[in-house]
Amino acid sequence: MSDTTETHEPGKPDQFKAHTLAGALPWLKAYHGKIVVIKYGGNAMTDDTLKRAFAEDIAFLRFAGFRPVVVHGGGPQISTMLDRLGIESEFRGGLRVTTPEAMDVVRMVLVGQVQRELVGLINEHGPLAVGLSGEDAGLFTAEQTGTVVDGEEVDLGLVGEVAQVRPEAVLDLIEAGRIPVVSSVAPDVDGVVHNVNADSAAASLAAALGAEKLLVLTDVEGLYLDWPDPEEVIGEISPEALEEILPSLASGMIPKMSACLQAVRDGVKRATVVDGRQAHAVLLELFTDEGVGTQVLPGVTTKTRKAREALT
Ligand SMILES: Nc1ncnc2c1ncn2[C@@H]1O[C@H](COP(=O)(O)OP(=O)(O)O)[C@@H](O)[C@H]1O
Ligand SMILES: CC(=O)N[C@@H](CCC(=O)OP(=O)(O)O)C(=O)O
Repeated sequence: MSDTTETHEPGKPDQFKAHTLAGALPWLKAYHGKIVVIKYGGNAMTDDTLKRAFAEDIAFLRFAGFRPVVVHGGGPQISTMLDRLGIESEFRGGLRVTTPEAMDVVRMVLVGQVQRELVGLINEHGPLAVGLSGEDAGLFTAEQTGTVVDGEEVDLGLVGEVAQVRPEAVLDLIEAGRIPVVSSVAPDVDGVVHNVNADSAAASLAAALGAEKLLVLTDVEGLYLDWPDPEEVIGEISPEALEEILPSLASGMIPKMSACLQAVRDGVKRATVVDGRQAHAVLLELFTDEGVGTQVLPGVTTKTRKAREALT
């Protein structure tokens, strides 16, 4: 790993390292052979060190016996390219209003730029990653969707939700020991390509694959109880409690938490939102029981992170 900061006495065995490795055993057992869908948000791809640490984590999971599947975003990267091309874009309810002109850019940036970069970084660790989008082998079929903002229906243009998943292509890759890296663009039944929010695509794919977990990397510590007040982050929440607070959420958290809710409702055991600005966030989340971020889990009562830490 790229950033080991702990020191130990020279000439002596590194007990800290041994302890950390041994502590991973329960998680290695629990996740062995299990599919974990990791959604990597564009806001957590800010610098090269973070992206490299992410790629290391994904390769690590694969060599540790997990079956990782990556779904990536790229919202900020799309916005930068639209700006450069002088094409206006606005977000409504956390979703980009997408004209046909903007759709070309969305597809170019997600599939041609962000996906390619992630595939390349993961493949520095072996011939593992294969990129695909919702257009490949019928993976996703989209259905056009709008949204409701302040009680009003909003037309989002070429924005879709995943109406159908044909997971065979992804399963074939997993079976072959590869790591699928999926971009969230998808054709509708007439072949018209739509822009799908990456959180939502990740949730649909996780459910169709019967994933053990959906892990969502973003640029905040988790779901804040009272955004934008950074004081309290929710540590655990049930699907029922989440559904109740969904209407009060703002911007990008709306599709993100809706996606977590959908995933758990559709059979994914748990969905967790973590701070992807922290290097090796994936390993920290999957191999420790410190409980980073916000976890959506059936049967729990809502606890803030502070309350959860006080209990452990
Ligand atoms: N209750 C909340 N808790 C945390 N973040 C929130 C909340 N409400 C709105 N947000 C905003 O949602 C953003 C995350 O969504 P988004 O920008 O779409 O991220 P990503 O690119 O990772 O998908 C946060 O950076 C924050 O600005
Ligand atoms: C419909 C819609 O909003 N699509 C997103 C797709 C990319 C995405 O979801 O990226 P993040 O995960 O980085 O936010 C967009 O155009 O920005």
